[in-house]
Amino acid sequence: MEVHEVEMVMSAVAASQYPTDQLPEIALSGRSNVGKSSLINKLINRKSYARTSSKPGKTQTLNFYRVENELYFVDVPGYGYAKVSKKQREKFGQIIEAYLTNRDNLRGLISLIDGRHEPTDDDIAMYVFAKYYDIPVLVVATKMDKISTGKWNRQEKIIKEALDFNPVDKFVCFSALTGAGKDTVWEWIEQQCDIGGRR
Ligand SMILES: Nc1nc2c(ncn2[C@@H]2O[C@H](COP(=O)(O)OP(=O)(O)OP(=O)(O)O)[C@@H](O)[C@H]2O)c(=O)[nH]1
Ligand SMILES: [Mg+2]
Repeated sequence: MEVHEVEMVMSAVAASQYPTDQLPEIALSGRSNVGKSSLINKLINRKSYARTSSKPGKTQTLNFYRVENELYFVDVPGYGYAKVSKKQREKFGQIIEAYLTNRDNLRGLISLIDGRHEPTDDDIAMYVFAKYYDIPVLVVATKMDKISTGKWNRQEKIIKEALDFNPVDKFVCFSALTGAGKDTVWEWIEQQCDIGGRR
C-alpha cells in the first residue's frame, strides 16, 4: 500500500479507550528494542512517526496508528525488558493480553524477533499464546542488515524450529534500514485485512 495519510489516534491502556470506527487492526509485538516502532515507520515511509529509541521500554501503552482510513497498526508495549519493574511488566502483560484476546477487529499479529539471536522464552510464549487464540501471525526477523544475506536461511530455520512454527503462518526477514522484506510484510497485512489489490 502506498501510504499518504497516517494519524496516531490514541494511546490506550483499557478497552474503553480503543478506537470505535471498526477498521481492521494489525498488532505488533516483540521484546523491547526489537524494532517495532522502526517497522511501523518503514511501512508508512516516515522517518520517525512512531517513536523509536535506543532506550528500551519507551512504548508503554497500546498506540493506535490509523493508516489511510484502511487499518490500524497497534504498537504494543515491548516485553522482557529487565529494567522495567516486575509490577510494570505484569501491567504490560495484562494490557497486551486483554487486547489480543478480546478484540474483534484484530486481524493478525506481527511478532518481531531479533534476527541475530535465537528467540527468547518471551518470544516463544508470545507465539504459543497467539496460536492458542487462533490469531494469524507474521513472524518478522528484525535487524537483518546486521547479518550477511548468506546466513538468512539458517537464522530462519533456527527461529522456526524454536517456535515450532506453524506453516499456516508466514515468516519474513526484515530490515528497517534497507527496507528488505517490506513488500512481503505489506502483502501479508493487505491479505489479513482484505484490502489487497491497491498496490
Ligand atoms: N540496524 C538496524 N537497527 C534497527 C532496525 N530496527 C530497529 N533498529 C534500532 O533498534 C533500536 C530500537 O528500535 P525501536 O523501533 O525503537 O524498537 P521498539 O521495539 O519500538 O522498542 P520499544 O518501543 O522500547 O519496545 C533503535 O536504535 C533502532 O534504530 C533494523 O532493521 N536495523
Ligand atoms: Mg516502540
